[in-house]
Amino acid sequence: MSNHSIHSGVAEFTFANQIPNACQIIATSLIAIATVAIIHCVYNLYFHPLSSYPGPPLWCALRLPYVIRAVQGRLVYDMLDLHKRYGPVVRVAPNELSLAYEGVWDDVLGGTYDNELPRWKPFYRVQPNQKQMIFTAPPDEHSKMRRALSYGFSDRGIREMESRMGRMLSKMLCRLADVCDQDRTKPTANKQSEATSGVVDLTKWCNFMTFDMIGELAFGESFECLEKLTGIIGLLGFYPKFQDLLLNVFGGVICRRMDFHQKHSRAAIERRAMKPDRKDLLTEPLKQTQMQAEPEAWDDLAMNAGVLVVAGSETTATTLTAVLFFLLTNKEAHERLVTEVRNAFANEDEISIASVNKLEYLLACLNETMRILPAVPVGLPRMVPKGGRIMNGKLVPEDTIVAGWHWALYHNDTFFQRPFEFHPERFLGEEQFASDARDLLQPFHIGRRACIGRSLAYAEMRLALARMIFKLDMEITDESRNWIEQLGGYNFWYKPPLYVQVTERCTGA
Ligand code: HEM
Repeated sequence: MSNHSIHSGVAEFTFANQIPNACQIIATSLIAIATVAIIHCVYNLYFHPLSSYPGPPLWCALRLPYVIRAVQGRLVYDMLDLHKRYGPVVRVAPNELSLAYEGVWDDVLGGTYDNELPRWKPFYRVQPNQKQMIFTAPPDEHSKMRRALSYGFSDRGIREMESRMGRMLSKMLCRLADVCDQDRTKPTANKQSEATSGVVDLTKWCNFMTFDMIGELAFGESFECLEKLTGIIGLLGFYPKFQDLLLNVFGGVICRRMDFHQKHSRAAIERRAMKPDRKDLLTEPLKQTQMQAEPEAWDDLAMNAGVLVVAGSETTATTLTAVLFFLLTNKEAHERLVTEVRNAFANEDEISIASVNKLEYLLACLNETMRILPAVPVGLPRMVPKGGRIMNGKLVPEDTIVAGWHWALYHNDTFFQRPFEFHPERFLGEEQFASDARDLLQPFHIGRRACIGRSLAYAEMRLALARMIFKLDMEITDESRNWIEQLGGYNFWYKPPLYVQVTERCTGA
């Protein structure tokens, strides 16, 4: 070996020693990440402005446990356990508090536009560069949007849509009857001989019905299974950079669907504009849009029509499916409702928005259902503005996310007696439920941004339930008796099929 090669060999050897190999780079990076993570956790636990609030240490240190449980559909249930363990105000993530005390809704949802706690926008976002919609609109635009929509949702507006709602219900009940007809071979044990019976999935039927109904009243297009997916995207708002990345890189499918939805809504709205005499939820907003010259106003209208379709179909479908489940698994309540409805009407045509108002027990069943299974089970997040806000007697620092979690509040035995049981009587003044904190039950929220569809939802659900109870005999199948245990608590519920044997009654009408 020459001198030169020995020399260069030594030089190479020394140089190779100086360059860290891949393992060293990875190890150093991991140590750096771990160090930053530990510092971050120590900060969150001991120095963060929320460090004096109680909560499970891992959740206070990192957002991850919260996200994992939310993706699993279990966070809704965890909130109850956390409040039982840690009290009325719990730190459930480094920058988030869950609130559970009487007066929570005034603290979170009360106030005027000037001092409201704004909605925490990343939660409501499903598209990058999403257009303005009612849920995320700033105060001035929000009040304009509500004013435009308010006539359609008023008592008078709803009455003007009643015949159309009635037709949709008739269509659904006829289709259900058709299914029964196709299944004549399965007679039930205790029904009249002329009656026909069939097993149907009421989860699906209630979704069809409410979707068709709102499509008729506001015409949008289906988001189908997107509720679950968009819920997860909303959660990623806790990791804004990652949410952007995901929405931009992988959000194509969602965006294509949303664009498709938007284009069809837009086309449907233009068709709708050709019928100026039609009375529905869009009558007033259309008039206002036509007065504006900007073409974007039509896109905004299409966007909000789409919002109505999602907000107005999934919620009522959940409540209707759930009330049927609770009734069919509570014999006494079912019999009491059947008696009330069938004694009140001689034939189906008598069932109207005005006449269902007399059915007290039916209303109590719906309210009790919205307590046990609020259509929106999660806590809808608000952001504490500059200067902080006093909540439950203590100043909550600015930039904290706060929320009251519906399911957890309504299952807390501090507020409701026998909270896991279905007792419509609690809404009819029964003594044993006198101590219930009834004001806490706000499934539609309160305040300026509360649900605009509340009266419409009640009208639709009361009509649908009364007509189903009047026209159909129903019996739950054994495989669906544990339906409630299979639910997943996302922003809306993931609902498994509810198989029910349905028999059309022979009313002679
Ligand atoms: C059982 C039925 C329903 C329940 C439990 C329900 C619940 C809610 C809740 C909790 C909010 C507030 C959301 C938030 O603050 O982030 C809301 C808002 C809203 N809901 Fe409903 N909803 C129901 C039915 C409907 C129906 C039938 C429609 C329309 C057809 C509708 C349209 C809306 C709209 C447009 C908003 C936004 C209001 C605003 O920002 O001013 N909802 N709903």
